Amino acid sequence: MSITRADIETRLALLELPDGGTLMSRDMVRALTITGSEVRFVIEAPSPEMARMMEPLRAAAERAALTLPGVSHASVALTAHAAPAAPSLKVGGHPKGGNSSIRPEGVASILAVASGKGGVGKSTVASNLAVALARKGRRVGLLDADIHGPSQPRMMGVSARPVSVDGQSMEPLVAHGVSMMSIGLMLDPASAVVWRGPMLMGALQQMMTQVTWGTLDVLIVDLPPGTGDVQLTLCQRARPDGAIVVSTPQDVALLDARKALDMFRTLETPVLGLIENMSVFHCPDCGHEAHIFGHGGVRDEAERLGLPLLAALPIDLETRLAGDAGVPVAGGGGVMAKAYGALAQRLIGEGVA
Ligand SMILES: Nc1ncnc2c1ncn2[C@@H]1O[C@H](COP(=O)(O)OP(=O)(O)OP(=O)(O)O)[C@@H](O)[C@H]1O
Repeated sequence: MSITRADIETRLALLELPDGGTLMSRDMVRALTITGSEVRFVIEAPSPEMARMMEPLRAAAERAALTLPGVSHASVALTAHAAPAAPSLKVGGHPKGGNSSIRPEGVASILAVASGKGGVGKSTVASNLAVALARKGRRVGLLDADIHGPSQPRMMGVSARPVSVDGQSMEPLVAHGVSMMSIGLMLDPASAVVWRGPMLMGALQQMMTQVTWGTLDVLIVDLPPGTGDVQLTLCQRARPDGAIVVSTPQDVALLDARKALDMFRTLETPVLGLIENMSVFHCPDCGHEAHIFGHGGVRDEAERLGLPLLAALPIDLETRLAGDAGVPVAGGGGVMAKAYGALAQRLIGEGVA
């Protein structure tokens, strides 16, 4: 039985907002698509504060779509309009306060997602882990600290410029149940960031201390690749509760991952484990397994160091497409969503998320 837009809208017209009206009467439903038995749409809240309160409504909208005959999968994302024009904070000043803490007060746990080398999937893991944790009911923040190559705005499907209502603090944007902030939202995406170390550290400090993160169970920090000033500042001044190192099984990536692990050891940040990304490619036509970036290298390294291998994630077209589309694969219903769900559950079980 084919599903129609009208069927879905009828169900959504029954869902009431905390401050009156329904999702339909308040005109909040965007980008409704029906592909076979799969339904996807976005709820656009009028402000980040409203979006934070609307997570139960988002879940209810997903359930409402699923009750329609013929719907096998429903994915509903929550985004927010930024509040209307107020001056944005200037970013990129020098850090202040010597070595004082930059850990936001209401944040219970900070997890750093790191890699030695660029392009191994660190940002993909960070966004999907954040979404998977939010799906499990955790209050999650995602800070894109990859200042030279911020990719979270694209991966989380957010492009609004964050604003400051009081000229002192910035509101995070909310997408897929996650509060997020990225330097990429504050700078011209086409211009290169040509900053020396102190400005990078200043930008990190601002994103930690001048964003109204509120009360969070976990703040995931997507670090730049390598072992530079941003990593040093985060570890020394925010004292992360744990670091996760992402690598491909390829020798060059592993070599750099070892440097990242060594850095965390030196800075006394506990390493929770390693993630092998792009570990295998399953050919969709013939089922053949190809180890494009080598085989088992991260597993062996984890064993050698006595660290857990937290996940081995395959090369997966849906992961790449979903990342490019701004709708992380962890929000869906496929095998990768299950894999990220299991990773999230494990971290919750360990009391770090
Ligand atoms: N398991 C995967 N399967 C397929 N594509 C993937 C996978 N993981 C990541 N990718 C894709 O690889 C590219 C690089 O990923 P990503 O940006 O997450 O890497 P990164 O380590 O954060 O890189 P950088 O540090 O340079 O920002 C992206 O296009 C992403 O969609």
